[in-house]
Amino acid sequence: MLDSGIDALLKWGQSHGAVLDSSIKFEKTENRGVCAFSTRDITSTPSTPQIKIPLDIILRKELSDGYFGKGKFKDADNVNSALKLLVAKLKFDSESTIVQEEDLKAKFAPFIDLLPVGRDTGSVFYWTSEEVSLLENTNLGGSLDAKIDNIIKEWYSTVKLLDKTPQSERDLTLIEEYKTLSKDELVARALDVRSWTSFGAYLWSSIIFTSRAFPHDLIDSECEAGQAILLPILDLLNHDNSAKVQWKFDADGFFSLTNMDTIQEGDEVFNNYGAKGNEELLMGYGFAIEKNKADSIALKVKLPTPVVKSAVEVFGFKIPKIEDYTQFAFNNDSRPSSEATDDDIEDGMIFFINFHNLVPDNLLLLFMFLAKSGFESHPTLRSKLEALQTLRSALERKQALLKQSINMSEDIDPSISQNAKFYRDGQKDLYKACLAEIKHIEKQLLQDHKGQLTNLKKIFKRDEALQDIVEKAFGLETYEQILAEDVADNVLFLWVILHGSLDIEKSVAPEYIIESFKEKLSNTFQDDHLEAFSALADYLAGELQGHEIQSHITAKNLVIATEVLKENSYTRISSDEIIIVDPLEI
Ligand SMILES: C[S@@+](CC[C@H](N)C(=O)[O-])C[C@H]1O[C@@H](n2cnc3c(N)ncnc32)[C@H](O)[C@@H]1O
Repeated sequence: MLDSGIDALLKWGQSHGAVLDSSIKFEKTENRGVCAFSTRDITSTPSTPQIKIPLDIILRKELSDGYFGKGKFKDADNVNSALKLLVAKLKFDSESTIVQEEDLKAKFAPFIDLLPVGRDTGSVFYWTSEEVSLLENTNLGGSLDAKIDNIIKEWYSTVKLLDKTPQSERDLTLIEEYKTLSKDELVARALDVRSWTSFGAYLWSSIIFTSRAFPHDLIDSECEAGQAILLPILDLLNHDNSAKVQWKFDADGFFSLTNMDTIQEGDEVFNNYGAKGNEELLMGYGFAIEKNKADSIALKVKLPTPVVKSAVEVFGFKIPKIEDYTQFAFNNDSRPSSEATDDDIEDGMIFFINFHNLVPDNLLLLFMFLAKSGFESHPTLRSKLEALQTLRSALERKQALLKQSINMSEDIDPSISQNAKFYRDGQKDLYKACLAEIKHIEKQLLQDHKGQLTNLKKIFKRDEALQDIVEKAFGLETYEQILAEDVADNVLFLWVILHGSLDIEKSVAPEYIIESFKEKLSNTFQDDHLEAFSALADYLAGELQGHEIQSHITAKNLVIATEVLKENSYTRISSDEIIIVDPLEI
C-alpha cells in the first residue's frame, strides 16, 4: 500500500541530504507496519550503503539539551529522559518547540507523524488484561507490572523537574492513583493522551525508544553510557536475525546502513537488531519469531547476599550482571562491564539459558555451592550430581506451569495470540532442551565415574552382615523385597551404623563412611531432631535384640547415619534412589 506519510518522510529526508538506494521501496503492511522491499536484485558492498542519514536529522541529546537546558534532567531515573520528553512534546504538543531559532516540531514532523501510536506499536504495555493473560506463568507475564511501575516512576521523576508543567491535574495525580487502577483502566488512561507531559505521552515515547533507538555511542564514543538516538528513515527497516548488516558513522557526518545479503527483487530489506530472543522482542518490539534460534530463558535466582558472596569466595562463582538487557533496539554497547554490586544480588541474579548454552557453567556452579555439604570446600562429584537434581526439579516446576493450558479467546487479536504463542512455544522448547541436557550431563557423569559410585543394590548383594540384620529387623531377604516394603532408607541407616560402630571383618563399607560416622559421635543434636528418630530406634532395637548391633541402635546414631548419608550421597529424581558418591573433587 503506497502511503503519503512515507512519501513525505522520504522527500523530507532527501531534502536534508539523506541518501537512499533507489531500488528500495517502503510500503505499509498489515502486520509489520512499514517494510522495505527491493525492486531489483542487489549485491551490496560496504562501499555502497543503501541508506545514509545526515547528523542534521538525527534526534539526539544535543537537541533536548538545547530545548530544556543542559543537565536539567540529570536527577531523572533514565539517561534518555530528556530526549524521550522532547519526542513526546514533538508528537503531542500543538505548540512549536524552538531550539536556536528553529522549530523542531515543524522540522521533524514528517518523521514524528509516521511513527506508530497506541496499539499499532504492538507494545505489550497496551495489551488488555485478557491479552496479558496469554503470558500467564511466563517471565514476561510475571514482570510486566514491575516494568509499568518503573516507567511511571521514571515519567514522574522527569516531569517533576520541569519548571512549569502545562498539564492538567488529572495527569499529575496518576502517580498517586495508578495503584488503585485496574490494568485495563491504566491502559485506557495511557492511550488517552491529553498533554505532552502526561504519562501516556511519556509511555508512548519510551516504547518508540525501546523499539527503534540506536546507541548514541555509534556516533560519539564519548557519550554517557546508555544514551540513545533516533535515526529517521533508517529505523523503518524490520528485523531479521540472520541479516548481515553494517552500520557506520563517517567523518562526513552521515550514519549509513548496508545490508550485505544478496537480496532478490521483491524481497524485504532487513536490518538486524541483534541476537534477541522472543522475550526481549515481544517486550521491546511487540513481536516474536517462530522457532527463534536466539531465544533464551531468563532464570532469576534470588539468594541472601552473604550466601552469594561466600559462593564467590569459596567456589569462584561469578555474579552475573545484566547489561541494559531490554533498553535499546540495537544494543551493541561494548564497553567493559562494571563490577557487580550488592544490588545485582539483591534484585535477583539473572542467568540466561539459550540453545548454545543450555546449562551455563556458572549457574551449575552456584547450584553446586548450594548443594555442598559442610565439609566440601571445593566443587565435588557429589555436589555436581546433587546440583543437577535440584536444578532439574526447579526447571521442571517452571516447565509444568508453562505447560498449563491458557485461554486463547477468539476475541483476541490473532497477531497478539500468535506472538504470545511463539514466545510460549520457544520457552517450552528451551526448557525441554535444557532438561534433556541436564539428564545427559548426569548420565555422562555416572558413566565416567562408575567406580566412585555405589548404591544399596550393590551394597546389599555383597554385605553378609547387613543381610543378616535386615533379615532380623524386617524379615526381608532380597533387595527387591526391601524396595517393595519401602525401607531402603532405613536399611542404609543400619548399614552406616553397622560399619561405623562394629569392627566388621571384610568390611564392605568405604572408609570415608566409617570415618565420617566416628567423627560425628562426639556431636550433640537438638532434642526435636532426636525425637523424630526415637520411634524408629525403639522399633529396630526391639527387633534386633540379642544381636551385638542392638546397643548401637539409638536415635542419636540414626541422626548421625542420616547426616553421613546426606554428606556422601545424592538422590536421583528419576528413581528416587540414594547413590553413595566417593569424595572426589572435580
Ligand atoms: C524499528 S521499527 C521498524 C519499522 C516498523 N515496521 C514501522 O512501521 O515503523 C521496529 C518495529 O517494526 C516491527 N517489526 C520489526 N521487525 C519485525 C519482524 N521481523 N516481524 C514483525 N514485526 C517487525 C515491530 O512492530 C517493531 O516494533
